Amino acid sequence: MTTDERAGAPAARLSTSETWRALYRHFRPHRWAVALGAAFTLVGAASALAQPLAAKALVDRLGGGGSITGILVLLTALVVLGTAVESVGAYILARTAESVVLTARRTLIGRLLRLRLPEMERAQPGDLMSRVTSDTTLLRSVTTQSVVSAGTGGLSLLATIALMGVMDPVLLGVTLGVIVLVVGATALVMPRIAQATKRSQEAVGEMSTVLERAFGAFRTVKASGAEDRETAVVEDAARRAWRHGLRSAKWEAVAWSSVGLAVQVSFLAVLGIGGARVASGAIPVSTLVAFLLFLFYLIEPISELMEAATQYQVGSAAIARIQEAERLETETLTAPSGTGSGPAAVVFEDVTFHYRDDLPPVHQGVSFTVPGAGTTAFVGPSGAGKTTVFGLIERFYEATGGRVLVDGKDVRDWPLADLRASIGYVEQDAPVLAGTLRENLVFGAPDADDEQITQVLVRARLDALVERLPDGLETVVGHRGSKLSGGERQRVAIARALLRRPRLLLLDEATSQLDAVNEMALRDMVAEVSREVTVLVVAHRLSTVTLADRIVVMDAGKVRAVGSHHELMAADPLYGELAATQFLASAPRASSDAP
Ligand SMILES: Nc1ncnc2c1ncn2[C@@H]1O[C@H](COP(=O)(O)OP(=O)(O)OP(=O)(O)O)[C@@H](O)[C@H]1O
Repeated sequence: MTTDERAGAPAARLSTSETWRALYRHFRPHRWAVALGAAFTLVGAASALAQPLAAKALVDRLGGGGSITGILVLLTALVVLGTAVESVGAYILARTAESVVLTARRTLIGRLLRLRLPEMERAQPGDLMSRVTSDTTLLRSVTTQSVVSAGTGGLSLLATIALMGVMDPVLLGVTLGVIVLVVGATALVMPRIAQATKRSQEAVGEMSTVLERAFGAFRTVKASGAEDRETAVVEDAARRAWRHGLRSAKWEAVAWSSVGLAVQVSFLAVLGIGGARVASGAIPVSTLVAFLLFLFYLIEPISELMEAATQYQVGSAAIARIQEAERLETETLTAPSGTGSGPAAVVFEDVTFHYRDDLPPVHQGVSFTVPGAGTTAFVGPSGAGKTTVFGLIERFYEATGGRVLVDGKDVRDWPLADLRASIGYVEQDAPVLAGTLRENLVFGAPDADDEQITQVLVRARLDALVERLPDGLETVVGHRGSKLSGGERQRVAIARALLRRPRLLLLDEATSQLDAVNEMALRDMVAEVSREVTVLVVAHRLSTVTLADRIVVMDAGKVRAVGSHHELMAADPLYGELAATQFLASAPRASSDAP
């Protein structure tokens, strides 16, 4: 798969056979319900077809002077029964259509949250969201109504044509001639509907992408005075969706008006030629009446076929986009089966790694050993590859060469769920999710009880904050935890990681400054935790580094040196330089971040 085919890039068009296969996959689980709905619809259509025959009998009976009561009752019964059966069929089909949408959404949602990280990074989250919400909606009619309409419309059309042929082959010839001509010409516009719909859906995806970007950095948008510019970008995508929507509507209108045109021209032709045939005595007047009624009934199957064709065009665009999202690579996650016990050891053996084939290597033969327990700090200039170490341990990415071992076992041999259940991970920007404080804490450990939560709160120095808040643990923290300070967010993220009772804690220290109280609290907490848990910390503060049992100095994807603070101060000039500048620059100072 090329980059262009990824979600977020313009959708590749599926071939007709691929579209049909994908359509069948969505349709298959519901085939019996669709068959039942189709059967009801067919019975309804058959009763409608019988009506002109009853009408012909009625006219003949009137001409012959007989009683028409029985035929009238039959005609009424046919109309009522036909309508009732048809509406039950319509309900079954509508219900099935909703189920098709639900199944497609569940499949997509199940896959999207399990996407491999590199796939997620290539895709646009907003566009992926629109595939789950908007494109699946378009699937609604194509998988059921369209399939059924094609079937029932086709059968009714054949039956109507057969009956018309029995009545008068000459008039049938006239009718078919006109219809084939007009409807055939409109078939040419069908691909344009699909194309316009695809463009419109792509524009909807772009709208979601830009909105997602703006909402995700709302303060930055405001602080940068970018409201108007971002609004203009979303509006531009909205206008494109509108323009392509209009284009699709235009071609659909052309297609539909041609159905009306075909029937009306046929009606006039049949009236003229049929009238002449009645006058010449070739057919009785009742045949002409019945034929004209059949012509009237012909509108429905032709409309159904047209509806099936237009919906197929609209749906095929959506199917292509859904199919693309379904093809993105996912991780295989099984239920955790056991994580081992005690602090975990970590070894990197000559690890090489690059994020993408076209990007330069980020790790070039990284080797280090971290025994169980204690704190290991990773330091080095920005971009040295420190955070990447954590991504490889969590197996968010796979090493291109060498081995990453946790407890002596290659991470590729660990069941993924067990590996991640052993690890507590605190990202650099310490994400806090919308919801309550409690929801955030138990996010990684849904079964944690109140006692465990209290212990973790004390350990993460959050107990005073929770006591101060009027709603305590039930306090709503806002989108991305916007109602908490930076230091509080970091401690919530640490508490969340600790509540998982990890054997290995990966702490990507925030680059932002913490005040003296917070900094010391963090340092004490790490020291405390590292007695029972192996702690790996990407360190940006001297206070964290000096406390570490060992320090790994990284530079440009390589390990330069490993040792204690004092050893490295004496032996490694880069470390000395970093300690003198970067770390010392973040020495304790007062700020408003204190709890
Ligand atoms: N997901 C990604 N896709 C592509 N390149 C990436 C990705 N993440 C990081 N990089 C690149 O890999 C290199 C190493 O990144 P990494 O985050 O490991 O550095 P770091 O040492 O942790 O830096 P910092 O101290 O600034 O956080 C950087 O050049 C970065 O631009």
